[in-house]
Amino acid sequence: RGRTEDHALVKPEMHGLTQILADVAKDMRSSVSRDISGAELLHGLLSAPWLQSLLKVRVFIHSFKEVLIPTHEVRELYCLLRRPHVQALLLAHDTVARKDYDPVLPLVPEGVPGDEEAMRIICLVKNNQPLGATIKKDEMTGDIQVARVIHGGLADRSGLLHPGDKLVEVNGSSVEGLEPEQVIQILFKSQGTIVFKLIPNSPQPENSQATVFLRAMADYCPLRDPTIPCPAAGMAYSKGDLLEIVDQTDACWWQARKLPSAGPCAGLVPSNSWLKRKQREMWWSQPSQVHTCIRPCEFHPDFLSSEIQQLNKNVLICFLTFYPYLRLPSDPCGRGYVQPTSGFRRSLRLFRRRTQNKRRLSCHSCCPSKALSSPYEEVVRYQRNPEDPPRLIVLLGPSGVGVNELRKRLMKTNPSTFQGAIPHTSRPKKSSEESGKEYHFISKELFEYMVCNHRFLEYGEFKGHLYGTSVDAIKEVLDGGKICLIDIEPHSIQSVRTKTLKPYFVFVASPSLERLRLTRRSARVVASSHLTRHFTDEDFQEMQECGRSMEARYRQYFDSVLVNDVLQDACLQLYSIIRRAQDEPQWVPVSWLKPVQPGRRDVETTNSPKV
Ligand SMILES: Nc1ncnc2c1ncn2[C@@H]1O[C@H](COP(=O)(O)OP(=O)(O)OP(=O)(O)O)[C@@H](O)[C@H]1O
Repeated sequence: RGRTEDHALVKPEMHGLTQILADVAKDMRSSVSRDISGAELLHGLLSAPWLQSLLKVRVFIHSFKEVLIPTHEVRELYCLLRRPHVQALLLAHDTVARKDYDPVLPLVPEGVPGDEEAMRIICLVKNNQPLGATIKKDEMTGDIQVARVIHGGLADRSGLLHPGDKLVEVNGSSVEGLEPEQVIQILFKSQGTIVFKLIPNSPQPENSQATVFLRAMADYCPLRDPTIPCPAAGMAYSKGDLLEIVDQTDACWWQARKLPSAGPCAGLVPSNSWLKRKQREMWWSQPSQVHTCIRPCEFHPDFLSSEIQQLNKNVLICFLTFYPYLRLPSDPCGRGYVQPTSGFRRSLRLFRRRTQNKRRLSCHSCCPSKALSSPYEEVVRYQRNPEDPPRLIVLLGPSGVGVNELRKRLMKTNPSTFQGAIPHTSRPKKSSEESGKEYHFISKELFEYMVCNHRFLEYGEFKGHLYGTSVDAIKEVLDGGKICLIDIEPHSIQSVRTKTLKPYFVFVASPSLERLRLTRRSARVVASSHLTRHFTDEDFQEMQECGRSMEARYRQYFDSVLVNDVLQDACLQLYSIIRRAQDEPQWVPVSWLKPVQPGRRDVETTNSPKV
């Protein structure tokens, strides 16, 4: 359509011009025949096809100019875009897009010697945010240097300060001969804009190490650590916290962020090797005494903190709380026997409790060297493959909190999803019992043989008979595609934490004393083999005390904490926790996903017995 219209529009004028050109060319022909000088050249020119085409283009352009009269909207838009603030906005946009932030600096004055050290002048506006850099004094030269730039902090994000940069002046005053603390004081007193003059360090190597995720296996408080170079830059963490290690350039002090990350700024945490060294020193000097000689370190102004070089090798680290098994305080959790409920295996807690002290001395998880070995545990996100066996669900909690009740309820309401592991026992089978139903009935000799071959996660003795939960009984449930629900005593955590079972630990915590009184009004505890009674306030207090003690000691292993307040709600919450554990990515020890090294086998995966 457009083409037809175009033709219609341009035809009359084009015709006119073409005609004129044709007439001129015709006149020229007569001049050519009269042999007038140059006429032939001019004739050739006027008859050239390209001239014809040029003429057509010109006619087209002319006709369009007349047709496209700008509308009101077009004119308005044009005016808007020409306004100075819109122009400035577009300019700012282009500058940001090009990342063209460098200021336009005046030329270096003539006569400056070429070998003069390059200086950098940094102008910062003081506000409430910490700068995220520390300074120290070079022991050899006495220079004040930038010691550390905290990952994600203001200094790091600005890209203006780097470790090793030498500080020359602050607000026009030389820092030569000053101590770091004096420089901090100058900065502390300064208001508004602060100008630093620096001699930049040679370019730093990029931190090429990949980010590592660790689970803290101990508590750490920088303000109670006399060895930290800068307490103000330190980051406190508790057992079980997830840490993203963003910088490992320093062998002793890493930079880490706590997950889920609250902000971009990292903090200083002791490296694995540094902690281990300090642990060893502490262990060998005073194995079970928690040091109280901790001197809280000075808190420096956040703006720029001084690194205190006080790495006194004789100072013992005082911030790790160890619980060497050989010196444990008496366990507050010992309580009465609970009768088995028909159809379900009762918890093995009583047998565990009675034999706890005896086993503690021989248990492999009680070895001090093992307790010392891992201040951090490397973890990765793990998503269970739908074809893989389900993860083992392990419930823990103080006696009487309702671990067994929750376990039983889940199995009763979802028998096709959940199942317990059938325990082994050396006690004689009753006439009403069937082996492999309530228990696997085996001889004492076989039981002991299985113990020697690490076939039990937990075992104990009750009234002269042995009872235990075997790895194979759990694997049987998992391999059958059901979720195995077990409850254990916390000291067995280490033997359950294997790559084959990939356990998920749920700590069942008690609610407040008031809620316990309210919710357990009609609940009964077993006082002896034949007697049940109501809970007393003493029971509740004991339960809470035991729960606190368990949390303090084993929190680092808990994947979830469930408060058992209203039973029905707790059941639903436990169900959704378990579903998430099976279906959503979770943090697990990196060793669970590594292939087994040749020559090493997971204890529970080997079937060859020890002879
Ligand atoms: N949320 C709750 N509300 C009311 N009663 C509860 C609740 N949870 C558990 N109970 C009751 O408390 C009593 C103790 O529970 P349970 O036997 O499950 O404790 P437990 O943690 O397994 O302790 P133990 O290992 O000593 O047997 C039971 O009578 C149970 O029905």
